[in-house]
Amino acid sequence: MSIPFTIGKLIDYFTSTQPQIPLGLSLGQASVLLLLMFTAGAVANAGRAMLMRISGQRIVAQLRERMYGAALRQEVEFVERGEGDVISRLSVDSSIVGESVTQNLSDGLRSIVMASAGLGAMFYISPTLTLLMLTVVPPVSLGAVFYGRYLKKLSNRTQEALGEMTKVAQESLSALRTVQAFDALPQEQRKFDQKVGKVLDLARKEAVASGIFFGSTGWSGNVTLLALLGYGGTLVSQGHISVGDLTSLLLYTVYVGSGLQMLTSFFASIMRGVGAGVRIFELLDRQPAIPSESGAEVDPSRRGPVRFENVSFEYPSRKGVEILKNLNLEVKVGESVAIVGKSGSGKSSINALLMRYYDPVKGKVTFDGQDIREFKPSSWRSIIGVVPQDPVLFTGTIAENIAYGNDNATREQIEAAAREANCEFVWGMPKGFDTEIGRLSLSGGQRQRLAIARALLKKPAILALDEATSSLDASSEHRVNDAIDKILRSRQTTCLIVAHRLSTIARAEKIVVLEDGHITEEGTFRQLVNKEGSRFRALMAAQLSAATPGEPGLIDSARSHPATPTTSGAHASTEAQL
Ligand SMILES: Nc1ncnc2c1ncn2[C@@H]1O[C@H](COP(=O)(O)OP(=O)(O)OP(=O)(O)O)[C@@H](O)[C@H]1O
Repeated sequence: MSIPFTIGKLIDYFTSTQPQIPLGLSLGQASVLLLLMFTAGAVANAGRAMLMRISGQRIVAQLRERMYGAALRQEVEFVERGEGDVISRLSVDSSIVGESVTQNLSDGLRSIVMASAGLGAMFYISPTLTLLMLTVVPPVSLGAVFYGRYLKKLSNRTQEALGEMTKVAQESLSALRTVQAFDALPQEQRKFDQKVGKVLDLARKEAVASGIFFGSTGWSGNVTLLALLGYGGTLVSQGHISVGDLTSLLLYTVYVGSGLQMLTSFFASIMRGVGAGVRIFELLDRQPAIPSESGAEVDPSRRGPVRFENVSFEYPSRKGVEILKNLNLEVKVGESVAIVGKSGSGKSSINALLMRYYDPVKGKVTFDGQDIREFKPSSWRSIIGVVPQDPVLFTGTIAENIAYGNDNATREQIEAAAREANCEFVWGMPKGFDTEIGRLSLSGGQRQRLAIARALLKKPAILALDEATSSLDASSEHRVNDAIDKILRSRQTTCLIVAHRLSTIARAEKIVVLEDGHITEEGTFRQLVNKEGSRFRALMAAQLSAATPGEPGLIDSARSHPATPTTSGAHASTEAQL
């Protein structure tokens, strides 16, 4: 801020007949003082830029970490359906907030100082000229307010559009095999282009608004400068102010003008930051529908029956469509229950309720007589071993994948679980358990067995198995069935199995038939198969007729693998009767 003042004084010094320097300094001393001041200014400026940038990045890092934590705590529906737009909040919104609270904030503060100190200096030099210059401020400020608000609105819409664009890209890139198999590249490209087009449209609107705003403010700035020069020149010629003072004043006007312009950008960027901040805090403050932190811990050694008591359920995204209606089901300690039913009858939804990904709309699920909503979800899930329909592997070694979520597992425990789950293929790999795998680098059967090993390593009180509908080749299926068989026989584990294969169904101690949201039949395999006109028989017959003649269908695979001693008799009768 000393530069305009100094330049004015220098001009007066060199044009005056009696040159004088304030504070009685010599020209040399004044030059050294100025040089020192500039150096101090430069150091402060460098420090400001550096500190602001670093703190900005730290704020972004912290926001991202906290947001990621908040996203992981949300109920699966919110994140999986992309409602939360988590990726775009994590990447774009956090950057915007980081920038506006640091770099822009520092520029903003700097411009406030620049504009107010400049105005002070101007008043000191000539109040009349300063008041003249100030006539431009009210209309420009009003314009800035409207501009800032408009930008905030646009920024919100841009973030949403970016989120949609990311979602489209994520969905098709993660299913690239399907996209390529169906030659759907042009279709996917079109979908993405549409979303990009939306982002571009919004950016265009922003460009037009900022063009108009900055064009008009620049114009009014220049007109003011011209007016100042005209009126100021008259004052100089009348001897009211010196040439140096007019020069200082004009320079301060430029400072104040650019300060105000920076303030406008600052205001706009703060508005953009507020928009992004709202999205961030929405996620940070969001209370998950299934509260993740509250509830009682479950003793891992606790055993007890699992009961579904008058459970009615509908998905939050499809309200009004009851998937389960007044369902009652009991799985005793150590018992294995197979749930069978047509595709879409709600079998997997039962497992989802057991895992507490959702809560029932009516009724309750209990464990050992206690409503599972009373337990802390993470603690409750820790006693359940889950084998999903399509097991997910993560990038890492096989050992890391088996020990997923179980950091303390020793190599011996991992190997024992793998052995129990028939993962003998691991020993055949060049690096064994240290082989690096990705999401899709194992066959379907191998993935399922790894998932079984992962579930077994937890030594769960309850095993929730969602059998894959996709058929495996005979030997792979045999290995998977054998692994399941071992679990059913050897443990005091309560098993809830969504079963598709006759071989698995035949091994379960109890079978329940799910139809139209409730259980229509239950009993042992033998009871259901022998019951004339049973729904179970109709269901199995439909499955059998769906198996292609000549290929190892359900009955063949059930026949070719010995069942448990309790069910082998039942097998013979199934074959005879079906
Ligand atoms: N996240 C979801 N949001 C809304 N509806 C869903 C969701 N998941 C499943 N559904 C619907 O709920 C019903 C039951 O689905 P569920 O997956 O439980 O059936 P399933 O019996 O396990 O089927 P399958 O044997 O084919 O795996 C289906 O009509 C399905 O469309």
